[in-house]
Amino acid sequence: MTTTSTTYRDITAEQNETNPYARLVNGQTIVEIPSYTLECGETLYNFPVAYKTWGRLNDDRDNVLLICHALTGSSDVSDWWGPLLGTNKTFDPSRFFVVCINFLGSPYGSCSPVTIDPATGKPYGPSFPLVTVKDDIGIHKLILDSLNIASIACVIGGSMGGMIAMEYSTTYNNTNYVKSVVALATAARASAWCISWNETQRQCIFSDPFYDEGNYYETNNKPDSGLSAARMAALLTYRSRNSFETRFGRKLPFKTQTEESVKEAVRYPKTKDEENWLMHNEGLKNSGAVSSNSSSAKPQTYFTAQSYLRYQGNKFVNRFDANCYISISRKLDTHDITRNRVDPNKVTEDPLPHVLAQLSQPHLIIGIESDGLFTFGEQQLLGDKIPNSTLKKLDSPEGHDAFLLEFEVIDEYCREFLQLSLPEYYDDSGKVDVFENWEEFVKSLDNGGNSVFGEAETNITNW
Ligand SMILES: CC(=O)SCCNC(=O)CCNC(=O)[C@H](O)C(C)(C)COP(=O)(O)OP(=O)(O)OC[C@H]1O[C@@H](n2cnc3c(N)ncnc32)[C@H](O)[C@@H]1OP(=O)(O)O
Ligand SMILES: N[C@@H](CCO)C(=O)O
Repeated sequence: MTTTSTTYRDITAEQNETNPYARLVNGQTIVEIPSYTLECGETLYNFPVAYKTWGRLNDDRDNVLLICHALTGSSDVSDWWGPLLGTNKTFDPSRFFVVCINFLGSPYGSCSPVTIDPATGKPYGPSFPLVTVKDDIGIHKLILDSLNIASIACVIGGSMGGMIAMEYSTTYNNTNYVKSVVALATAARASAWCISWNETQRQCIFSDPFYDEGNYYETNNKPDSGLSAARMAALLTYRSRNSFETRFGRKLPFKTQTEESVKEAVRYPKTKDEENWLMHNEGLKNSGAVSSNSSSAKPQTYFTAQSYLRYQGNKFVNRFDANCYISISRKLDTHDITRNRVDPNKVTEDPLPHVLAQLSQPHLIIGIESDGLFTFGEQQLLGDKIPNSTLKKLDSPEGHDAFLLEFEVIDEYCREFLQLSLPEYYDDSGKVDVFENWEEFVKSLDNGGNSVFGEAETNITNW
């Protein structure tokens, strides 16, 4: 095996020290990249990139499955696509070297608004430059080269991860670097609908007085209300009207749960006006106007659907940063695989079908019938125009997030595709030296057996 790859300084410990969100991710490696010039023209210096790997590289250094995470995901595939990871699953570490790299703008370890800018000693915050999916592709290459990877067997991603996968198809079209692509519930370019939802979510954050133009790191307040409202709006685009109807209907939240958890904050009305005020402002953060779920004769105005959204909003602010959310949503808006790829003098009509029709690799496109964000029609366009592609429909009622929920069907579709398009990784040709005792080996590791990374990885590649 050739071992001439660049190695980057491991800065996991120091980044975990300064970035509390990076600490949330189990067992990833964070390295320092000396410099990279972004699509916007700015250069990042001495910045972190986080990634996680499972399995080992084969002698040809090409048994790589590159997994691309979605908007609020991290490098830890086991955390959000866990059931697809394991022996005889799609992401089979006994056969493949599985890699997931945290993208720029995410708080979970790679360079983002929460990263300390070496030039100022403070987090980049709102001065973090615009990053794009094309930048992620460039950064990925540095990491993949440092891992001594010669080429990628398959790039797989859903939603924003699918956008990265589609950018891979285009960047490495007609090369041997990317052999196949799986894109789920995604788009070759951000639609007006997606951009508009992102705008709505950014405006939620902007309207929080604690946002303070993004300069909130040195205060004791974060724009939690705004970020929470943004997540609630986003969640509605990730699920479907019918899934909410089935799950919540007009059900009421548990009386005791509501009253006990907010007992301290509840204001009990003394006058009719105050009672009306309380009902009007119910749910307004920091006002004491919370649902008392009283036995009043007035009609109920607080439902389980609301408590679900509020719960999700609160949960989200504990694991995400508002400036990162803005940065990532702007990156999503810029996504367009046709950008700088079509000569407007030659292609005067919509360039997208033209670019898709040029793609050479086998593609599996998985669309979700009930997805209102990345519609099934958008997936059909990919399936129709990409010459060597298979389109599969996921009949889930869950909406867009079905790509994170319907593990069994996704696993089945992906495995079938990989076995058909990459048979040499499954037959006896010797391409892959199957790591028979993978599960046993992982269990024997000190880290609890979830994954293999850092020092343990050295053991595996030398196995
Ligand atoms: C460190 C990291 O990397 S974190 C990143 C991990 N996540 C990702 O990467 C992908 C993003 N994840 C997601 O988008 C989502 O988590 C999904 C789609 C995978 C699953 O969504 P979930 O929120 O887990 O599922 P679901 O919608 O069923 O909500 C369940 C939660 O809502 C709560 N809940 C359900 N109904 C109600 C209600 N009526 N009122 C209040 N709470 C409710 C449940 O108690 C449960 O709480 P819990 O999460 O504390 O266990
Ligand atoms: N639930 C997903 C949706 C975006 O694709 C996430 O939060 O990343």
